[in-house]
Amino acid sequence: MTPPNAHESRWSDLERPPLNVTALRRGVVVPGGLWTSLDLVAATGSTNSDLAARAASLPEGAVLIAEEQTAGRGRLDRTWTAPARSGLFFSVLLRPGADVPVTRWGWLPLLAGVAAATGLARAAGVDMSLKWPNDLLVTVGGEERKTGGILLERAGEDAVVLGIGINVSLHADELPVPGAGSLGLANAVSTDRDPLLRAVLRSLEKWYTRWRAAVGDPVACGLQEAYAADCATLGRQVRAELPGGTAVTGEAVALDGDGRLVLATEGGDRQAVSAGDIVHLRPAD
Ligand SMILES: Nc1ncnc2c1ncn2[C@@H]1O[C@H](COP(=O)(O)OP(=O)(O)OP(=O)(O)O)[C@@H](O)[C@H]1O
Ligand SMILES: O=C(O)CCCC[C@@H]1SC[C@@H]2NC(=O)N[C@@H]21
Repeated sequence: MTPPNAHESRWSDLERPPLNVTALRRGVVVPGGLWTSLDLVAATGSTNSDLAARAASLPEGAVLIAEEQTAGRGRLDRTWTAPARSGLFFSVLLRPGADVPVTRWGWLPLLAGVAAATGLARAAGVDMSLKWPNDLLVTVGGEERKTGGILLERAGEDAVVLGIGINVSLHADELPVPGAGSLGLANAVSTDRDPLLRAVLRSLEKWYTRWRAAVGDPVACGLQEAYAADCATLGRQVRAELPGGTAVTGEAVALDGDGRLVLATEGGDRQAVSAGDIVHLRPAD
């Protein structure tokens, strides 16, 4: 299809149908379930910002989805590009504090990664791997490509907003950053976003409920094992760049009880780095 002008996507609206909010609600907001409300907006700056602003008046389990984000954010206020109908861009409000000590909340982005990877593997037939702490990767032509990201933010004392962005139908000629990927580019069996979103939300509910019941213990609920099984970072030599220009280099050998990445350094000691401290995590030269 020829784009009407160079700035417009080569995809037509037909190829990118809108999400069906009524069907999504019916499939996801069920009595006794985690998801208490589900809203869809055509466009907004950032679903994380919107949900955080309304957190005080919302119950746990509120879901906000946007067809397009004009000021989507990643970690450290980096830009997350979210063109209309090209992916799944949504945030959920969680209040883990009643059951889970705050030191364990660092597992939430990792939990979301496992949930997204397992949900999408089932619904899209795409193998996803996880780059610690918050990236979702697919393999395209033998190359690992970032296809999703997760952003966890505090929203007051007891609430967090967990935001997930997944590129579904971004085409090779419209990638937001060089080397980005999408489910379509990874030969997904389907890029129909309704079932994909349902699968991710159901998987997220399952993992979050398990984790809470285990008082946030990642071993007891099987999360640590599931994360390690999908994690592309463990077993590799990495360089963790920290604020102030310092860095730790070593083999990524484990995750600790708080979701920190443990590096075995060349000097022979072990050092844990937390997601909040990482400026970049890159392959070591
Ligand atoms: N739709 C998108 N798909 C893939 N990547 C994107 C998209 N939008 C933005 N990005 C990239 O994601 C980055 C934000 O993610 P994050 O803060 O996790 O950094 P990162 O580059 O993934 O981290 P690292 O340097 O540790 O690999 C942005 O700076 C941009 O490079
Ligand atoms: O890669 C990252 O650093 C995280 C990207 C997170 C993107 C999602 S899209 C929905 C939610 N709203 C945002 O502004 N960010 C998250």
